Amino acid sequence: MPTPTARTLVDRIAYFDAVCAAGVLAPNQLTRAAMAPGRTAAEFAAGLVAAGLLTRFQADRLLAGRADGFVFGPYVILEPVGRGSMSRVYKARHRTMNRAVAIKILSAELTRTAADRQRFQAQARAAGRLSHPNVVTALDANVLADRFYLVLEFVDGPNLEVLVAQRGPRPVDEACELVRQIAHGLRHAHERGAAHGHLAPDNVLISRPTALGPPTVKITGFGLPPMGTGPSAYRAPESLTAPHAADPGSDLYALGGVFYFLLTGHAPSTGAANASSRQPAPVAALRPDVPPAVAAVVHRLMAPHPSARFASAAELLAHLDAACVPAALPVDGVSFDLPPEAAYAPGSGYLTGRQPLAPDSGELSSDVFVLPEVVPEQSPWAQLTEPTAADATASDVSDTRILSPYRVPRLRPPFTVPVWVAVGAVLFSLVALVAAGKFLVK
Ligand SMILES: Nc1ncnc2c1ncn2[C@@H]1O[C@H](COP(=O)(O)OP(=O)(O)OP(=O)(O)O)[C@@H](O)[C@H]1O
Repeated sequence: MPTPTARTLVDRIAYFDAVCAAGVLAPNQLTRAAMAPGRTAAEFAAGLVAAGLLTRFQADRLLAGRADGFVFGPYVILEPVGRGSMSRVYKARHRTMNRAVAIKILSAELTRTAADRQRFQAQARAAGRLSHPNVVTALDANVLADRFYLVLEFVDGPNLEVLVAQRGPRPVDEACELVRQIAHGLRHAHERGAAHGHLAPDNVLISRPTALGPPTVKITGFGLPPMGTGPSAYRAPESLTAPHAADPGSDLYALGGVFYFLLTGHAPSTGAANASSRQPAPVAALRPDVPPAVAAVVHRLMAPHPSARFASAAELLAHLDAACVPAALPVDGVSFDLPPEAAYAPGSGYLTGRQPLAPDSGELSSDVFVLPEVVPEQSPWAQLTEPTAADATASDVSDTRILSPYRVPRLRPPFTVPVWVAVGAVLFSLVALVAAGKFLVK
């Protein structure tokens, strides 16, 4: 099927062709899609979004005449959810497992040399050893169409940068709880030999509250080598001279910066030309109501010399527990919905708050979207049908049909009710016959 080339599709039939070519829908969904209302392409697209067959991102991209870039190996790309300095992150769905994941596709710059690729592999393996509620789980790391990527647990809440942008600096006890959970995640990672290397508010996410529990902090970004893309307010002085180094001490410095940001609403700007004297303005100068014990924790974390910081995340946790009472994490008023797609436009800096990428870095510009490994029609996945509503309910882990397809037959008593009725009838007939015989003899 030819891929449409028109810039904007106006005709319903051309749009449907593009949907088929994109590989976003399974055959049974295409049948449903064909029956959706709408005369023009735009009306038809709106109908498919309303029916839950396409995401807004998919519908708009198809309207723009793009039928490529929707399939990434076994995943269907649903929508972009963020961009880091060296990656783009998409929400995607595994076609067979029907599980939402985050796919982080790395800039080719990160994996140009053999040494880069080895570093990526080592970091990805270190991330694969982590399993903690406060760390985003890494599910896969691989390469497809020459692009390295990580598949991660999808976290459907805002990062700390968005949280503060939406609701301002956090109450002290809430900031303490956020930092406490990050420290737990870091402790787990450091004890397993993994350091983060580029911790900042935009790679700390908050999961949406569920019936099972309150929102949880999740650190994302493990598994990527530190970028070395210039000084950052959260980067420890010692890591400025060794941009690819990641160690627990510099993670603690970065956590101090995150704490500072949560309390003041500002990144800890040092303004110092000399990297070794990086010391931000005191927290109390910006936020006088922060208790001195809490401010002391922030400043000790951000001590320019690593030896003056806490020795470990465990030591930090002990001081934090003494300095502040943790509070419930925010639920009210925080939007867990993703910002509009426009927010991801190049140069918006919306999610990362960072300088947009230089135009010549090319790789991550809005127009570069990962091409599928295989043409969708040739994909073996195209043979599969999409999960139905019944599958969705069956995915409940308490449903033992999934875990044990062969049920042990229930043991039943040898005589069931119909058997007893039959036996009774036979006995009754016998008695009746005997009685009748006696009567006849008489
Ligand atoms: N697992 C995830 N689930 C949902 N969203 C995510 C996930 N991981 C990352 N994101 C989103 O993508 C954005 C960029 O991710 P991340 O900060 O990890 O990228 P990065 O390339 O490591 O960036 P940097 O080095 O600039 O920190 C995050 O701010 C977040 O909004």
